[in-house]
Amino acid sequence: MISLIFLMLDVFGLECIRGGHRLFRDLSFRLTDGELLQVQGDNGSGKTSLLRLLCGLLLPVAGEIRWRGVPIARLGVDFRRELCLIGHRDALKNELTPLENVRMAAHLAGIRLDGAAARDALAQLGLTGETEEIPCGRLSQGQRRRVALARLACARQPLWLLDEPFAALDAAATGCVAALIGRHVRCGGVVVLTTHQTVDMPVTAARRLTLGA
Ligand SMILES: Nc1ncnc2c1ncn2[C@@H]1O[C@H](COP(=O)(O)OP(=O)(O)OP(=O)(O)O)[C@@H](O)[C@H]1O
Repeated sequence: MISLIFLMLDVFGLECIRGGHRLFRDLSFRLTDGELLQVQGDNGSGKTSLLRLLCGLLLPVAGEIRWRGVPIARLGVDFRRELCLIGHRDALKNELTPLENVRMAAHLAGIRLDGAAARDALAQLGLTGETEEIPCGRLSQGQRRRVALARLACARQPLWLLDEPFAALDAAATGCVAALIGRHVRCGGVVVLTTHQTVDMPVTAARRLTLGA
């Protein structure tokens, strides 16, 4: 269960310019505990750029992002500790197995995860049996995506930023990921995700933002 003390992501007057093009300006929203924001838009409309701004990997041309009322630039590592980012690349070590990748990702996030808990996380994404022991470089794209997303099954961070979490997943895995996201939101977490797909999210407080509209 997440500590619910004052979870709030505030975005004020955000402007983003990349490659000489303005992607958006005057973008403002607030998310509090138990809320999910689904970001949509055409290819190139700025969805990934927005997530990179939200996690502090990109700096805005104008505007500010606050977490728990404090600018994320000032929070630094204290903000990153509360953040689970899954980018559209899987960030897996090809030579390591799914089990090893899940345990390594947990370790980097400061979470102690034994073998049984890592197996359980993979099982929640439908990865069981010998697949757990095959180096990730030999898995299919969808299987790799499942391994990357298994991090969500053991994540303790309250804020999840997910770039195209459903890309490359089949219907069963899409359902598993939607269920994990739904559980996190119901437990009071905050989620921002980008997607091109229409996925039924088991969440009552889901909001949508369309970039480039
Ligand atoms: N490193 C970069 N340098 C310059 N411009 C960039 C860079 N990365 C992205 N862009 C530009 O920013 C714009 C938005 O890219 P972004 O990846 O945020 O879009 P997106 O909405 O996530 O697209 P997609 O749906 O294709 O994933 C694009 O026009 C892209 O060319």
